[in-house]
Amino acid sequence: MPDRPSRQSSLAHAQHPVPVTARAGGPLSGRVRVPGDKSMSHRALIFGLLAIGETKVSGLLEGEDVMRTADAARALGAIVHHDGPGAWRVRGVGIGGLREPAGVLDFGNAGTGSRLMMGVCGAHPITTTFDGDASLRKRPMRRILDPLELMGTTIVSAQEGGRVPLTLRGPREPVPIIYRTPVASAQIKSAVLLAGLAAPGETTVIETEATRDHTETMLRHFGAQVDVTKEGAHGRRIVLKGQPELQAAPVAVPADPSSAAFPLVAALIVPGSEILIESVMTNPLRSGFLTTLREMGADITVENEGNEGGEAVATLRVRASGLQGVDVPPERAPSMIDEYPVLAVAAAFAAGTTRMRGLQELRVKESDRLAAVEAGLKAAGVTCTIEGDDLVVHGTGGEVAGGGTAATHLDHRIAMSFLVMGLATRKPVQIDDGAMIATSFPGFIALMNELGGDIA
Ligand SMILES: O=C(O)C1=C[C@@H](OP(=O)(O)O)[C@@H](O)[C@H](O)C1
Ligand SMILES: C=C(OP(=O)(O)O)C(=O)O
Repeated sequence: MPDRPSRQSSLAHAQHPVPVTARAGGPLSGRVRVPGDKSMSHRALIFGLLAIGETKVSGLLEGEDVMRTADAARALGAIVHHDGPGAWRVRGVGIGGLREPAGVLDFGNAGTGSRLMMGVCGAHPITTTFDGDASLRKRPMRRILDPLELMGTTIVSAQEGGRVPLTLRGPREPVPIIYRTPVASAQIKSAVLLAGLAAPGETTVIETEATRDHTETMLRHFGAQVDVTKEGAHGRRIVLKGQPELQAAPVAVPADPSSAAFPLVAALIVPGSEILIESVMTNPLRSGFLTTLREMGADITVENEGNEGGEAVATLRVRASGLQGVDVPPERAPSMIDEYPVLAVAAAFAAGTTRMRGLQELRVKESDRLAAVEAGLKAAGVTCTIEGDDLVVHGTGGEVAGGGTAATHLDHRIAMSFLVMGLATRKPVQIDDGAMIATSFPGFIALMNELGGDIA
């Protein structure tokens, strides 16, 4: 078995964009399982690196982003084996045992992998250089460098605004801090907690809006002590006891709810569809999308509730539904942050207006997702406006013209959202480049076509 699945370089797409077209056909039907959760997959490899012993991972997402984290874990001294589909083993080095990498850590398109690893490396007395593709080079990293500097990390060099390529040098022993995250971001929270592993005493993160808690769950699973209490109306205070000895522990990664969102919306908007999406993670900090769709009148039923890898999972039965526009409150954003582009597609087919509030963070994802969604919807004949930090979609309540080409700006979620849209529009919808889909959802096109879609 090869050590890793084959993949293209992160620059390949820039030279060879792959246009893809989606066309409407008959109803969608069938039963599918989407790949493993991206957030948990990155973390499983990172905790495997930091633990003593061999961590066995099943259900790992073998997308480009996660493969970059696997490469980085190897460069930092872990032995990473690929045993078969989704099955990986990581022999870790333990906290404090990181090796200085021989070369640059290239994270490709991955915000999560790069930011979490900055937390890990920035707390160790090694010098590490981080880089990525044209999209990652535009994303803000000051939000990670600021708390790391408080903990004693030296920013040896960085691009304007603290962007990659950047080089960090960690202190001999980081200083534990109490840090209030300036924006609701699980990546900032996680970077600080991962750095706090190497610090003596307690590292505290306070967030005013609760964000996904996979780092906290995995810290406990690998043997660290973490106390979580409520903070204000929607927030949390997370206290980590530093310098634990992390012990290898098995991780079973459940199916990614952010990937499930694509077949889910497709089934809602293609008339006559009925599909089952198996064993999707239903962690409440990831379920804002289901809440919103139900408010819109989506027919989604939950079957076979269970548990995978310590997370609640359920099979979702989705039937085509007449949707209504809704107002999505800003405090819901962290629990569905990556699902807004495809929610905007659902909203285009809904009757009335959908206003999605408080989406400033979407401007700094793989692309400016507010601008990309607005442009793609307009190209397909849908009225959409950006009002301050709100995205407003005027749904047709029926037919959507389609016919345009959506510019994807190296953004996998923009690519998949507009392909989903094209399965239900009068004219086909084209995207300019499907290459980035492999960052989070390899096999997306095949899976959609297995359900009866026409994407090529
Ligand atoms: O921690 C994580 O795994 C993630 C956190 C979110 O980013 P922010 O922390 O920037 O909101 C999300 O958009 C990303 O896809 C995954
Ligand atoms: C924002 C995303 O990922 P990342 O920040 O890891 O690049 C995403 O997957 O939608």
